[in-house]
Amino acid sequence: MSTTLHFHKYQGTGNDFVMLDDRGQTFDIANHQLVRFLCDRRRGIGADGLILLRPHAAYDFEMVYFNADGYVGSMCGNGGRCTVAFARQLGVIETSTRFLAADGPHEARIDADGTVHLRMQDVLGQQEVEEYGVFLDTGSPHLVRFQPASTLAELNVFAEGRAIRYNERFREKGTNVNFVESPSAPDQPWQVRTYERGVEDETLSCGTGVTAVALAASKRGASSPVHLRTPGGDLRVAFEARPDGSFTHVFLSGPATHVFSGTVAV
Ligand SMILES: N[C@@H](CCC[C@H](N)C(=O)O)C(=O)O
Repeated sequence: MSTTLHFHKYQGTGNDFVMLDDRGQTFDIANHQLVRFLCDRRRGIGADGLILLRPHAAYDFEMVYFNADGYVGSMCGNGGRCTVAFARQLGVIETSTRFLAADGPHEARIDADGTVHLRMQDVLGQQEVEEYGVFLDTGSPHLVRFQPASTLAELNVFAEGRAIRYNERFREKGTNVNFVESPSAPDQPWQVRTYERGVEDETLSCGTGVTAVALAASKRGASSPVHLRTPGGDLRVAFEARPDGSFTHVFLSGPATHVFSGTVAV
């Protein structure tokens, strides 16, 4: 028997999500086929991921993130910012919050202009990964590769990213792959394009990805806050570096936009 599902579509610098108000906890998180359908850009609503907003006894809400492949994912930075904006739209919060996500608790606030500042988990220092680049876990696993000047725009991110994501070193758990071009001048941003695990394609932006890039770039002269430009828009990452090479007070900041709401037959 078919029924209808009320949904809300959000995007954060082009990384887009189907948001469901699941405070009734009725959504079957094991229904991978339904999540894949809802994220399908031709047969369903279309999104890089799906996010449930659920109640939690100790936090304002819990965010449950699914990749477009239908499976529960790790932390989603842009999705976290969109969930904060969604919680405000629902009246669950006002302008600040503490919520639970896959990698633990997060705090966030929303400015009057709609910018969402999301505190990420502390990040351990980067690990050099031989010829591939540097690896950091910012709530999701990220490989960061710095590219030669003026090469990022023409790079085949899908082919290059997929080859790394499925190679011997990363195949088992997968990784997101971020390709970076350093600023052409001091007042210019760091440019980033990302192949995203679980979407298995290039996305217009990846929040945990630009966070990894900013922290890796701090070893190449970038200072907090780092201005990053993705094909989907600009983000900023602020942080404090610790003497042991780890990072704290990591904040991902940028827009989070409600695009439309609707109902879908499921
Ligand atoms: N786009 C997200 C990343 C979500 C997790 C990623 N797909 C993975 O599985 O690692 C973000 O904004 O962080």
